[in-house]
Amino acid sequence: MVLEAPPKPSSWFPGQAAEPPLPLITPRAADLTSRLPKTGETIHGHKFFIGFGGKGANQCVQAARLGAKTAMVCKVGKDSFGNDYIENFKQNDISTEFTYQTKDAATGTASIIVNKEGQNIIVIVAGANLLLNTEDLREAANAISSAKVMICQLEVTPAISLEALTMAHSSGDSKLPGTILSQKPLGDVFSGSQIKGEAVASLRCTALIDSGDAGTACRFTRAPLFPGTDQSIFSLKTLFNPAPATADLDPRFYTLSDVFCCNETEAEILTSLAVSSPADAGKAALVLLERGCRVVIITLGAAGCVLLSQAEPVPKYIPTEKVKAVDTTGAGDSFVGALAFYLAYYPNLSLEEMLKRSNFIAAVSVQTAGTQSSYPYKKDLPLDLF
Ligand SMILES: Nc1ncnc2c1ncn2[C@@H]1O[C@H](COP(=O)(O)OP(=O)(O)OP(=O)(O)O)[C@@H](O)[C@H]1O
Repeated sequence: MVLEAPPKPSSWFPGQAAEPPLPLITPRAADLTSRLPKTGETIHGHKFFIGFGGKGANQCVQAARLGAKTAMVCKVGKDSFGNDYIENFKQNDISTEFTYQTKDAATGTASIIVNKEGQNIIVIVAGANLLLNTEDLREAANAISSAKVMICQLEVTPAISLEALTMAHSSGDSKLPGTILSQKPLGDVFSGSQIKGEAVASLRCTALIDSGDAGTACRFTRAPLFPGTDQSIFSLKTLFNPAPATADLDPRFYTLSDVFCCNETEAEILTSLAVSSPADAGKAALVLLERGCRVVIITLGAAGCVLLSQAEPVPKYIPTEKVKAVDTTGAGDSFVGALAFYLAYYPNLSLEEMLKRSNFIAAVSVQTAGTQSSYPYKKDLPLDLF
């Protein structure tokens, strides 16, 4: 049984999980029963919901609704929830080629009972999520290495997330230096708009290669994504959302994250610093950056977010619109999905501009009830976001 997700308890603190690890089907805040049952007791409730969720799925749905070509690598059970879950991806134009089904576990669920005070009891069964394995990733390897951006979270076995990040990261690096087809002379510098389908800030042609019928190929050098670094936009692949967070996160997650994006609670758990203002977030972001990420973003709910990058290691606060929030559940996933969309499709935008737009899209999502049901489509958003 899956009900709508409860509001976050206010008492989460460093060392504790930021929130229950969200499995594949996530419910949303709701008054479902007047009180919670005692042990052995059966009571009547007055509402029942089933909703799709899971951070990865939510993020994927948001990116897809903005127009991104997406695929979801995950595992669900060979059961009715799993079938519905796959159907939901299809409805959102998400490729399910790597959405595996297994008979060995049930689709991940969270059964949540919420009383009228918003208190809840929750039973999470991660189920099939934990069966996503190395072989599954290998099957998806081509899709991962040809993707512009891969998002990972911690709702599957952390070792599998690490493996996927390693895969994406190394496939990005293996393109450096790379070869592109072009008629450009040696030494010429390309700009992004000149190179179809590639996310290029600027590239210098360093060697010409005869590629037969395909034309002349140009070998290029790394193009710095951010001034002062050797970070190439070609290796900008991994967007890691460390949720649900644990204090003892494997240090490789930091070095494999091109963009590390977490919320305040997650930042607190990871750094043991209190985060309740943009200034606090800047300090926590610095700690995370020093662990090896290239870019750190900490989201701050209605206050927007803070950005810090190795290229510009001074925290930048990016506020958001003041809106009337109806239901903020899943706002973080809307934000991450939107950010992935901009990284993949608008790589020449500044990160600050990408974050302003992601803030805007997440702010739209909080003005409607529900999680995925509140995520806006491109057609419903202002044209200047695209
Ligand atoms: N009340 C709000 N008004 C406007 N924008 C909001 C509001 N709440 C969240 N947002 C937007 O959503 C982004 C993510 O919110 P938040 O930091 O609460 O993430 P989160 O805690 O991971 O969310 P959730 O767990 O509910 O999915 C914010 O950076 C902001 O852009």
